[in-house]
Amino acid sequence: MIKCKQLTKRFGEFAALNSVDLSVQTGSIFGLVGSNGAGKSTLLRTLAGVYRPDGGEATVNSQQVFENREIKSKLRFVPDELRLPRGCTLLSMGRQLSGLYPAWDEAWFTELCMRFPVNEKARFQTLSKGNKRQAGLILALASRPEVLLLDEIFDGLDPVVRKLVKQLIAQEVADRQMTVVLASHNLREMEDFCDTLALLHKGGLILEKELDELSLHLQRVQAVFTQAPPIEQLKQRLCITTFEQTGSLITFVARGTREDVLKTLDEFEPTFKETVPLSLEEVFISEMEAAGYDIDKILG
Ligand SMILES: Nc1ncnc2c1ncn2[C@@H]1O[C@H](COP(=O)(O)OP(=O)(O)OP(=O)(O)O)[C@@H](O)[C@H]1O
Repeated sequence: MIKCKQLTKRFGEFAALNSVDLSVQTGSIFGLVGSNGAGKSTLLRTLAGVYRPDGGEATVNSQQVFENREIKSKLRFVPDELRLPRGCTLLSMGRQLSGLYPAWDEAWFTELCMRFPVNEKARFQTLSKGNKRQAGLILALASRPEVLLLDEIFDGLDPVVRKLVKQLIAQEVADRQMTVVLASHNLREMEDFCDTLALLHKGGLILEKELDELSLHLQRVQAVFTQAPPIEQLKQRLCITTFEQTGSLITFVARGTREDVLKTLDEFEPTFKETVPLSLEEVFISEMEAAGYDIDKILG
C-alpha cells in the first residue's frame, strides 16, 4: 500500500504539496487529476523518491521511499519527459536496466518491443514524443514493478496505443497486483480506467473517491409532469445538486441510488421519467460544487 501522511514538499518558500494525506490500495489504479501547477508531478516525484519530503512522509508498504534502495528497486516512475543518455536506444537501455532491476523480465521486454510500434534500435533522441513515452513504459513494465508511477502517460499517444497501454496495465494489475498511480489533466481518459480518483488543487488534496462511489450516488433525471409539480417540495424531498426547467420538462441531478431517487420522484406523479448517465466530468463538478469549490477556477 502507498501512503502519504501530511506530505509536504517545498521549493524555497513555496509549498508545491501541502499536508497531503492519501492512501492507494495495493493492486489498484489511482488517478490524480488537477490543473496546471496543482502538484501532480511533484507528488509522483516524491512518491518515486526523487524528492525528499519537507514534512510528513511518503511510504510504500510502510517504508519511507526516499533513499530506500529496496523500495526503489520495486518501483518505476515514467516522467512526462523522459530523458535518456545520449546515443542510447530502447534496446541498449533494456540491457542496462536488466542488470539493475532484480525482477527484470527479458522475454516480456522482447514481447513488449514487438507489441508497441516503436523502433527499439533507433536512437532515443530521434524518437517522436509518443514513441518516447512508449519506450519509457516498455522499460518500466519489463522490470515488473510492484508500483508504477506514470506522469501524463497518454499524452501524445494515438488511440490504438492508448488502448494497448490500458490493456497491458490492467492485465498487470489483475495478474500481479501491481499498484498504479497516474497523473492526467484529462478526466475522460481516467473514466474507464481508474479505481479511485483524487483531485489536487494548489498542492492540497480536495477530493478522493472510489469511482463506483462517485457514479453510483448521483443520478441525472428527466421528468415530465402534466401539471406543474411543487418544485420547492421536490427539491426538499430529493437531494438535488442541479435543477433546470424547460416548460413541462424538468432535468435535475440528485444524490442517491437510481432506485431511491425514482421512488421518491414517483410521489410527485410524473407522466414520464428516466435517468440519463452522467459523465465523470459532470460527477466531479457536482461533487466539487457540493464541497464548496468553484470548478471553473480549479479545472481551468
Ligand atoms: N523544481 C522546481 N522548482 C521550483 N518550483 C517548482 C519545481 N517543480 C515544480 N515547481 C512548482 O510547483 C508547483 C507544482 O508543480 P507540478 O509540476 O507538480 O504541477 P503539475 O500539477 O504536475 O502541473 P502540470 O499539469 O502543469 O504538469 C508549480 O507551481 C511549479 O511551478
